Amino acid sequence: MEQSALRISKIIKSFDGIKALKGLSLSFNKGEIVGLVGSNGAGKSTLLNVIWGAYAPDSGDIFINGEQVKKISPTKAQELGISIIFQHRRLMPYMTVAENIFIDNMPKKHGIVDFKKMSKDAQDLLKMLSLDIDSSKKVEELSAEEKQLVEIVKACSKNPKILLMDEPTTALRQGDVDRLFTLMRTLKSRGCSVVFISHRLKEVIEISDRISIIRDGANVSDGPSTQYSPDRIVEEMSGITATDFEHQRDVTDSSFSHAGQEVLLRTEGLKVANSQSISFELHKGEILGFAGLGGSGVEDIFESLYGLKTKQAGDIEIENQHATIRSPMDAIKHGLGFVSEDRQLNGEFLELSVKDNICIPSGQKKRLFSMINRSEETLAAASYIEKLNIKTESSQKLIKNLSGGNQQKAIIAKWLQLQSKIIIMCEPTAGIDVAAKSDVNALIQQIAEEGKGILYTSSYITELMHVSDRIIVVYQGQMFKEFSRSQYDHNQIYLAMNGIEEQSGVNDEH
Ligand SMILES: Nc1ncnc2c1ncn2[C@@H]1O[C@H](COP(=O)(O)OP(=O)(O)OP(=O)(O)O)[C@@H](O)[C@H]1O
Repeated sequence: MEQSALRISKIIKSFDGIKALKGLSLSFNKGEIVGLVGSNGAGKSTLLNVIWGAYAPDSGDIFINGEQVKKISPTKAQELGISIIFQHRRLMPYMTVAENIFIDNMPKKHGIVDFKKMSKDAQDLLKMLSLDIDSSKKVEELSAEEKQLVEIVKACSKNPKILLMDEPTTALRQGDVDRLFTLMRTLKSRGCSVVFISHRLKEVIEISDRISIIRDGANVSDGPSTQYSPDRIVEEMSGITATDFEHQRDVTDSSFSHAGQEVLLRTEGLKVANSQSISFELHKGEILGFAGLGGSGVEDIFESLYGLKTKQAGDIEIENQHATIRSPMDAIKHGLGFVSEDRQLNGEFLELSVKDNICIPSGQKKRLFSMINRSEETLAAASYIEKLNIKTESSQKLIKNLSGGNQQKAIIAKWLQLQSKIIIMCEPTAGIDVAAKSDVNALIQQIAEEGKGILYTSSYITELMHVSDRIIVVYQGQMFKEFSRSQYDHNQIYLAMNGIEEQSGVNDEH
């Protein structure tokens, strides 16, 4: 029997008592590409972090080439030939491409860095991988795609025996994905094993020799990729069958619609970054959900509506009036608010109190007309703290000392205080615990019921279905499909996010 290049057995890993990995096992052979798939939060990144030595498992065993590795650390992993490409880029923006590629092992001559050799080696490597990137350019000057490719080149420069790739294609266009796949096949032919994580099902099936599916930190199935279709993968990932959905439809209120309500926001042929022809209406009291994989364009659409990204074409109407939005200030003037997982984009002032975070922007607005009444602000803040159930001992407490969920509620309070009519929610519950998530989502539903229009996106399809009244799926920058509440079906939404239309009889296959 062929010896596994890497075998992990019964790995358990908990965070604050919550088990992210529940006895997970995985093994792969030399020169094998394994596609690791699972829904958001299934434990894929945690598993890679254990293999790479960044997280110590609570229990379980790791074997490399048949030998048990007792304690693995990032340094040890590197010595053993394990390289990782992160989901979030970790390049140094002010350093050159060459310096970034060789940051861990810069070539030296007489004890000092040999910049000439480093630059040549980097250029040779880029050429070998058919990448037209100047190695002397600073990373900050590169496009998002080029940065991702440099990250990949950096991992390859170490001649890895095992390459771990966590969603490497998210920022890549099709041509770059093809180049990445060529590179992966070259590495494979040299005996390198690759673990490839992606939510893009067609890609996983195309590039992997074997597919391993995990759900809730446990193994579900594993086998040659030829045995898997996107439908089978989605069903096994979610653990939900078509029959479950038939049952769910019976209990869903299919008559729920905002179609007759006043239109708060209308976009016509919006084009921003790689997204185009984005036309939709958001009604009063409606939560309009947007679904899309990373890089699909949902974020671009949301950020352009809030003036964070420039739209290249199309029209935006707010309450039937044309609106020019070139900056967040324009958006705020038109009655838009923005809540994201990113505190900076949220306009959150970490060193200020909860009260100031809720009231400062409206204070600025008022300042134009009158003196700010500080006691009025204190009263307003107190009333929002009570209404939104923000857990803080006092409105004077610094917002940074609140839990993530309560910080998000304070940001929502800011937009309510500003009397925003439309609030754009971009992953508003990312990174907060389960109880806080449901609290924030209940609040979002409450403010919609009070007449706000909400644009909402979450990577978690179940959460998106729970919160939204309607879901538009965006695939490769285009509006691909719309689901009304009565049509909600977790697996069909995930397939649509992959550009796959509903297929009849898919569930009869297995
Ligand atoms: N550093 C951490 N601290 C606390 N909890 C964590 C940490 N890292 C991961 N988790 C939790 O562990 C679980 C698994 O997360 P993980 O990031 O591994 O999932 P994933 O399958 O990679 O998801 P995604 O596809 O969204 O990247 C989740 O519930 C997550 O919230």
